[in-house]
Amino acid sequence: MDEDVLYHLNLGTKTHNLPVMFGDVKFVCVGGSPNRMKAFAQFMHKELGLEGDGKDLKDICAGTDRYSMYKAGPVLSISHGMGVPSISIMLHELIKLLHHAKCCDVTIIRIGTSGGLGIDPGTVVITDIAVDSFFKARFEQVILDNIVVRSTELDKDLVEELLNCSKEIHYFPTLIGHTMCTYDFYEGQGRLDGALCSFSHEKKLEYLKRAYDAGVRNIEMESTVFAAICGLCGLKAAVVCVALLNRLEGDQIKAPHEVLVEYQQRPQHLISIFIKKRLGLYNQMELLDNAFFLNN
Ligand SMILES: O=P(O)(O)O[C@H]1O[C@H](CO)[C@@H](O)[C@H]1O
Ligand SMILES: O=c1cc[nH]c(=O)[nH]1
Repeated sequence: MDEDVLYHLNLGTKTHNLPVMFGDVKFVCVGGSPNRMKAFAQFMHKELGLEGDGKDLKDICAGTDRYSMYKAGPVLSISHGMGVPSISIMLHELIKLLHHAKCCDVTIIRIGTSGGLGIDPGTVVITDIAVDSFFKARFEQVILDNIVVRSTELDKDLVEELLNCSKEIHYFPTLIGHTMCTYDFYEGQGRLDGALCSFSHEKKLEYLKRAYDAGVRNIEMESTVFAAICGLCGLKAAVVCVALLNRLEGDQIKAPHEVLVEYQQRPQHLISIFIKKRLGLYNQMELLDNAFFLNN
């Protein structure tokens, strides 16, 4: 194309110098909420010791209210909204942006929240396989009038690298498990607290227990399409989500706001260690900091 308009990001090849703006990006972190992704960019700004006050980071997509995007050195932090269609649109435009900017060796990580399955609230799950509601490692996309099935395999080495990083953190548990991606938060995740309740409590628990037996440890709403698109485009991708509750114990998210805010920071803490290790910036001081967390 002579020109590529990245409509939902309010960026384009003729209106912006994408190689100058984004050419140094090595890590892309995505998550549902604009505020979370702003906070993550500010946190990374501080962690990477970048110049100036990270507090005044500007939303690069300010011209649109569809998505928010912030940059802290080689880290790009973008919100994707809720659900498969929303993240899918963002990923198409983000991946074209990375291409136009001539970025190379980019790792992309979804840092999200989820409903845990048989695990304590606050546990962080690193996804080994993203599965659909039938516990299958596939993403089905309707293209023209065909159902196209795509693989949802994630990078195995990245999963191990992230698990190793989690060993530096002692104030919350991290584990590897399958992540189930659904098209709905309520009935689609076997909840009985939505406006529609079309099944019994027994049926719900039977389904969730089958999911647990199939290896599912958390449930969210983007991982399969994220894994499929990133895999097909050759991007190394990972999904790291904190569990806000144990779905075997209930449907409502009742933890106080401050607790939920702290839970959301857990994947961010883990990914900051990963990024700093990759950049050769993780040192003995960090180990002392983590020991301080542990003892206080
Ligand atoms: O915390 P985020 O990244 O938004 O992800 C999870 O939270 C949303 C539902 O509350 C869904 O988008 C689900 O995938
Ligand atoms: O239960 C939950 C919690 C967060 N996000 C989800 O998709 N489900």
